[in-house]
Amino acid sequence: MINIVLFGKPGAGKGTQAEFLKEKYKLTHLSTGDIFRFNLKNDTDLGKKARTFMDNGELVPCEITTAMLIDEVNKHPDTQGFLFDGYPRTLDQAKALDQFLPTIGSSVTATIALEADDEILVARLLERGKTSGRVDDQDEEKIRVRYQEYNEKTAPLIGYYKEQNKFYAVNGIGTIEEITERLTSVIDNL
Ligand SMILES: Nc1ncnc2c1ncn2[C@@H]1O[C@H](COP(=O)(O)OP(=O)(O)O)[C@@H](O)[C@H]1O
Repeated sequence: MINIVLFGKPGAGKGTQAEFLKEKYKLTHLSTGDIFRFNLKNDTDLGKKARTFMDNGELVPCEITTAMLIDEVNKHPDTQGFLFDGYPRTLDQAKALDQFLPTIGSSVTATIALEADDEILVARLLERGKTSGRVDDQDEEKIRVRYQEYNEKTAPLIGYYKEQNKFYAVNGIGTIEEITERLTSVIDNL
């Protein structure tokens, strides 16, 4: 089983690249953002709990997110591996994943970051907000909160995975194909 964590700031292109990678490597793509949005749209109990945090650009509390992620993983007992997109986003989540995966006989294989400058990313998000209908993409203030969340809570994961020799970074600026190429060359050499 191969488990890849796709890592990057909001707007870095994780979702776009995940679409290609999941096909190429036959991985189960788990995007916590997409799962939350599905629950919001269907107004489930989980959606009700997550809505205020998401709409404000804040992270949803760890217990809620981790329980949801474990549920999703357990729905795919026969998969060849997972492509985690948007999880883990805090040290607690990374530790939770490192505790959980061994219970299904597995572990994180590699974490790959898509890197890009903040100005480029904010412009991308505002552009996406014009058509995506995502409340959190339409307002610069909320985007700013997401970057603050990233810097405070998610960036420390880089050190966490570097210590385990599992951290790889690729340049996230270029055409979609160029970036897919960079990612596949990392994965093919794992
Ligand atoms: N691992 C997570 N932990 C906590 N909250 C999360 C997590 N993943 C997604 N969310 C919530 O969903 C929102 C949207 O997630 P996502 O689509 O991955 O965002 P982005 O475009 O900012 O990378 C986040 O701002 C947060 O509220």
